[in-house]
Amino acid sequence: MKIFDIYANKHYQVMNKTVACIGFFDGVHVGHQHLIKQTVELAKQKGLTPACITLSREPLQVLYPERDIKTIMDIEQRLQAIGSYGIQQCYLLHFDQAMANVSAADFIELLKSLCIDTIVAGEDFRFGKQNKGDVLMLEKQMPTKIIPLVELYGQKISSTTIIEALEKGEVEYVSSCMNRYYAIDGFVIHGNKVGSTKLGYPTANIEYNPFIVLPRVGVYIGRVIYEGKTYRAMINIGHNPTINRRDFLSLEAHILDFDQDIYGKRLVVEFSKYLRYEKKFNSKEELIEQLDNDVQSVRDYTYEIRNV
Ligand SMILES: Cc1cc2nc3c(=O)[nH]c(=O)nc-3n(C[C@H](O)[C@H](O)[C@H](O)COP(=O)(O)O)c2cc1C
Ligand SMILES: Nc1ncnc2c1ncn2[C@@H]1O[C@H](COP(=O)(O)OP(=O)(O)OP(=O)(O)O)[C@@H](O)[C@H]1O
Repeated sequence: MKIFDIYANKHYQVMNKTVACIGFFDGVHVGHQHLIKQTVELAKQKGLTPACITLSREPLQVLYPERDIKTIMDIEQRLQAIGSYGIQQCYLLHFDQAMANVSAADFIELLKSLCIDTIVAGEDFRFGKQNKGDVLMLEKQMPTKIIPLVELYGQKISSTTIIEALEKGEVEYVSSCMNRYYAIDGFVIHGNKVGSTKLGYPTANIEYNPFIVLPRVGVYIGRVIYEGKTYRAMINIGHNPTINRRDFLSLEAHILDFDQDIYGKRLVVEFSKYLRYEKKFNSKEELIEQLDNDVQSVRDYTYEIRNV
């Protein structure tokens, strides 16, 4: 996917005509996927390039830096996912104070300068300073295809509901919303070596991006993807209260049937099912007994999403 950086108050003259969907697309959930498919389809019918217009940063992170606003994906994951559904060109609007101050009317002028044949937007899409613009305003000024919202269990699928579900540990609901397992990637860092030396369960400690949503503290059934291969895993997010309690939240995975040195390597951790809360055990032996049960739960689990 080709990426064009766009800044507020600059003039652009784009020649390549596109059909472009618009929005932030955090999580690239099933609603976004539907919108993207409609965009790709319409572009194909018209013989034009399928494109997307999105923001470089979550507006609330820029406008309220003191608030701890997290996202489902970082920008690389978001753009990679958008591209994977067939979008070939991306207008990446650099979101800063200047962009936040662009009025809805001026935002439409900016869109017009990008040589867009048709804009594709969900019916609740809003834009411009203080979110004052909506799709009714947009369609008066530009050809706009408005897409009805995709729902799950009678509720609109949205990035906000996905973040709330992750914070409650409802990773199965999140998988249904995304048609993928929720995934975090990061590099493997050194832990305290307790897992391998005292428990018989070595764990890969993952250094995660602090701006990404961590699911609720607890133990999960999941998978690890390493060098293109997928492995079953049991994952813990927590403070390790039984041995060497940590003040920060660690993310660690015991990968089943795996025996390689992966310090410093990058891997992806996927969350399939919340298993239990993290508990302070009275002894190392009790923790080991619990881990024996957890590993059995992973072996008994049927993964429903096959493709990564
Ligand atoms: C699947 C899994 C479940 C865990 N559950 C608990 C738990 O309930 N309570 C706890 O104190 N530690 C729990 N741990 C954390 C272990 O105590 C931790 O892996 C150990 O301290 C090793 O840390 P290290 O990698 O820094 O050596 C769990 C770890 C994993 C991988
Ligand atoms: N469930 C959905 N079905 C169809 N289109 C959607 C759905 N959710 C969002 N869209 C559309 O996809 C584009 C990108 O959505 P955007 O990321 O801005 O919103 P969102 O997923 O609803 O997130 P938030 O919860 O932060 O509002 C917008 O045009 C939006 O209207």
